[in-house]
Amino acid sequence: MAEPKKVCIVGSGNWGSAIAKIIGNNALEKPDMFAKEVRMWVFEEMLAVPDLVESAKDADILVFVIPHQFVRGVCNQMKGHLKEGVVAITLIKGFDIAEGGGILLISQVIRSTLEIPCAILMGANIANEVALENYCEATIGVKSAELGATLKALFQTRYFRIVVVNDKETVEVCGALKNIVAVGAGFADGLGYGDNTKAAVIRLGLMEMIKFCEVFYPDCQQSTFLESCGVADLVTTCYGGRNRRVSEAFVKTGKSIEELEKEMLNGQLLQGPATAAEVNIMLKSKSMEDRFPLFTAIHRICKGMIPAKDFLECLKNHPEHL
Ligand SMILES: NC(=O)C1=CN([C@@H]2O[C@H](COP(=O)(O)OP(=O)(O)OC[C@H]3O[C@@H](n4cnc5c(N)ncnc54)[C@H](O)[C@@H]3O)[C@@H](O)[C@H]2O)C=CC1
Ligand SMILES: O=C(CO)COP(=O)(O)O
Repeated sequence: MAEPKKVCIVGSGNWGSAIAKIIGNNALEKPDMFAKEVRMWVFEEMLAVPDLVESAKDADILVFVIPHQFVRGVCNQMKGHLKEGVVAITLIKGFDIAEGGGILLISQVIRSTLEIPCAILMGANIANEVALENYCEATIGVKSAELGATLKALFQTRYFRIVVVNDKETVEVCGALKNIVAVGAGFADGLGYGDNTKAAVIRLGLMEMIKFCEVFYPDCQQSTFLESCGVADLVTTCYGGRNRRVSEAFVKTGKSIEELEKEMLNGQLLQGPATAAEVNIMLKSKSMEDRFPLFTAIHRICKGMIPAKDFLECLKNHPEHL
């Protein structure tokens, strides 16, 4: 029989801590499949295992759950120090910028830097609610059915239900783009427009997410948008997420996103404004800003290039209505 797999969680923030509880319990309950000691790499604290290479070197499964801006640096530190046959799964919502201005998926950065397979887990999973064990769902995107089954066993519980799909790019792109739409939902709330307007932001945002996948990932499957990683994550983030909350305050207070992130999030980090900027670099380089007016307006408002009240004009003039 195969040895139980050793798991290392790379990250210890809001989501990393909540998912560690699930992984830790599953490792204890499934000793044939997983080693009962689960390591966790903690960035700055003196708790747990502070040395990245030390925590990851024996792992068979690496669970990446850090803010997206740190992935490249973390992978570069791990390179050349991992066990043969190790696999990864990313829970990170965001993109990386390729040389020349294109978008790279975080799973691509992990795969290409570490030369290991990398699956994706995304879903409607506000960490604090998962930590309370409130029922929710998530989607694992992976091509290999065998790896999919192992990862499902690692993550699924009675209250955290998993669907495995093979359309991994769409799973990951949904997780990144919904954070931009959530910023727009926060603007609509800050401007005091009410639930109908917010529903329109969510709908137009979903249309742009689908178009983005059709243009840049032509193999995407429409059914993936109906999984937890798609419409469900979009809805929960536009109502209960940090991106929405800080963006509402941005409109109401006139303070910068960076100031509010420090004031309101106690060391946690927003992904939406940075993702909007990364997507904009690509759209601009391809002269495609006009085809994604919601994403473009959200980026410009975050950067102070246009006032937040112009968001309504963007909605009214959206090409969906022409
Ligand atoms: N919080 C949530 O509800 C959910 C978050 N996610 C995604 O999970 C990822 C991680 O998010 P959270 O756990 O919420 O993080 P967080 O917002 O709590 O991030 C702060 C963490 O970043 C770490 N950090 C700071 N500087 C660093 C560096 N230079 N290198 C490495 N780490 C550094 C800190 O140690 C801290 O723990 C993000 O992509 C997020 O979109 C996904 C689902 C739910
Ligand atoms: O991704 C999330 C829920 O699935 C969390 O969203 P926020 O980062 O906006 O809190």
